[in-house]
Amino acid sequence: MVAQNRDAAAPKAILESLAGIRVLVVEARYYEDIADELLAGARAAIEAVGAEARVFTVPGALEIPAAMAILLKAGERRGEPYDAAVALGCVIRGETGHYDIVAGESARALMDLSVAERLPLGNGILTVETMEQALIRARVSQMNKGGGAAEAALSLVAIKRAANLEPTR
Ligand SMILES: Nc1c(NC[C@H](O)[C@H](O)[C@H](O)CO)[nH]c(=O)[nH]c1=O
Ligand SMILES: CC(=O)[C@@H](O)COP(=O)(O)O
Repeated sequence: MVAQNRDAAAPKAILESLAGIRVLVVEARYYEDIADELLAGARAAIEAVGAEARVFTVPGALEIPAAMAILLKAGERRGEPYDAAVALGCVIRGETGHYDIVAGESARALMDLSVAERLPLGNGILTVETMEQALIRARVSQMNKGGGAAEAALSLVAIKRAANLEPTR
């Protein structure tokens, strides 16, 4: 397996400056065991910098973008806007073309939401061929993709702050 550059995340000092930020986590629990690992990894990464995770669950990956948009707006209206968001899920190819819809449309919608709203977003939706591939990528003790998605979102918060687009708290 090709080595992956995990150093792309923001330096530890910057991540540690993110204490107290609010992170919206929307998880699809289509595969419970996978979801457990992804969420554990994401929670650990968020709490490691002293940030707060607020977790919401939807049936499948296709529901994540709409749920995220709804919850982001609700947070704004409550006067408790989210600083970042993380999507967690697992899409495993079956017998039909539905995989392409679920995998492609959820990713596309999340990218559109992130860019349009300048939303620091990490996409931890696995798109794989087999359960074995999913387990290796989900497990915190192995590839920890949930943690990676959360770290990506946190790194974007740091960039947004450095760009002075977000008042430092
Ligand atoms: N096959 C997978 C799905 N399919 C369900 C869709 O995400 C959606 O809930 C349904 O089409 C109703 O709108 N979802 C996953 O998260 N993972 C899959 O492998
Ligand atoms: C990703 C999916 O929607 C897929 O798991 C559904 O399986 P199938 O294509 O066999 O209906």
